[in-house]
Amino acid sequence: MLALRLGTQISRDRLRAFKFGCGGSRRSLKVAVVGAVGGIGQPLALLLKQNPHISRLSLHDLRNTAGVAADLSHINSRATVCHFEGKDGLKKAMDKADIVVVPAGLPRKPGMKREDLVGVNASVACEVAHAASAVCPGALLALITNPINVIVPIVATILQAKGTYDPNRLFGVTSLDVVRSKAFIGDFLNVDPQTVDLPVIGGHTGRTILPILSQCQPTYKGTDEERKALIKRIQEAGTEVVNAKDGLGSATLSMAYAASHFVNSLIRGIKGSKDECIVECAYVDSDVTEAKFFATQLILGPQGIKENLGLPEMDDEEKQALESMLPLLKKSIENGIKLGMEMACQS
Ligand SMILES: NC(=O)c1ccc[n+]([C@@H]2O[C@H](COP(=O)([O-])OP(=O)(O)OC[C@H]3O[C@@H](n4cnc5c(N)ncnc54)[C@H](O)[C@@H]3O)[C@@H](O)[C@H]2O)c1
Ligand SMILES: O=C(O)C[C@H](O)C(=O)O
Repeated sequence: MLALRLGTQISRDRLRAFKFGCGGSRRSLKVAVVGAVGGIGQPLALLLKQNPHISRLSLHDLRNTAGVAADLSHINSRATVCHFEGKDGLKKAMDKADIVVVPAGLPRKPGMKREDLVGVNASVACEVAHAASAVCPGALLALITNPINVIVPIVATILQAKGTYDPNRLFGVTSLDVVRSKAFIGDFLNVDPQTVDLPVIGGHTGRTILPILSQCQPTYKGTDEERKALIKRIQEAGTEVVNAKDGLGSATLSMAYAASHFVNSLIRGIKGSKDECIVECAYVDSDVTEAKFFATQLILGPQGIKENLGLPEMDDEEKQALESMLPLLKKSIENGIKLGMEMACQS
């Protein structure tokens, strides 16, 4: 009987170790999702609800968060789910969050460019920046809202004006460009896409998305024509989805996957395991080119960016592509900074 009891005790301990991760930190983490009822928000919240490191999942949207929260709360995973609505609810949703991920705002319709969304989505960025300054200045902010190239400088400028800007904690999520590159290259090389790795640098629209195929592992082997077609497909993949959805929005499921992966990397960084080096590409405050914001590979740590790995090695064509897209990116950034300065005074 005693042996049986001891045996039961041991397996319970083992079970607990399995649940919380052997030797890992049990620090409880709060993640807020702003735009949680949307096309990206709902599948993203579903994926985050399954993340064993999240203890509190806070959902915010303009309306209808109660139903999504009730639905998710019936899943028997660790995170407790809370929900808030409207402008007043934003600060409550983000209060003391460790990570705020923002898939809020208008998506494109066929015929639109991402930059066409600035007028509407800048206000979302503004609200998030003001709320972050007030209630979670130490949070890692992961912005999905388009146009990323402009939205990130807007938020950075507002946070700077509020005196709460930490460049290591602000990210424009460009993971979908990496996810797509891996998927398309995996198909082309006929290998498991999970084994493909490459940096995708620059920004998040058209020519500013620069996949560095020369650094791809396994080696990318294609003719010049195939290589050009692949780069074009990666750069226009968002439009491919917008056109296929035919007026019903843009990428949501692949974006939720990419964002969940990115948030998990931020969490692994916060938890600060000494044995692993967490590398992700994201669009961040940068001095690696003339553009003040630029996506490169980053090493993540407890305070966000631990190290910016800078520009990867590039072949001549990639160097040329970088030179030719920089003016475009710089123009978007200037626009973002200007809008951010105008919006910084709003409350
Ligand atoms: N970074 C990327 O790679 C990437 C990929 C796909 C989509 N996006 C962008 O993500 C955004 C959302 O796309 P979607 O398909 O989920 O759109 P959607 O319309 O389905 O959902 C957006 C949600 O945001 C909410 N919202 C709007 N204003 C808000 C505010 N002020 N506060 C809180 N919530 C607000 C809406 O109510 C809605 O539920 C778009 O701007 C889209 O272009 C970015
Ligand atoms: O293309 C869009 O408008 C959405 C997103 O930026 C994407 O790359 O899918």
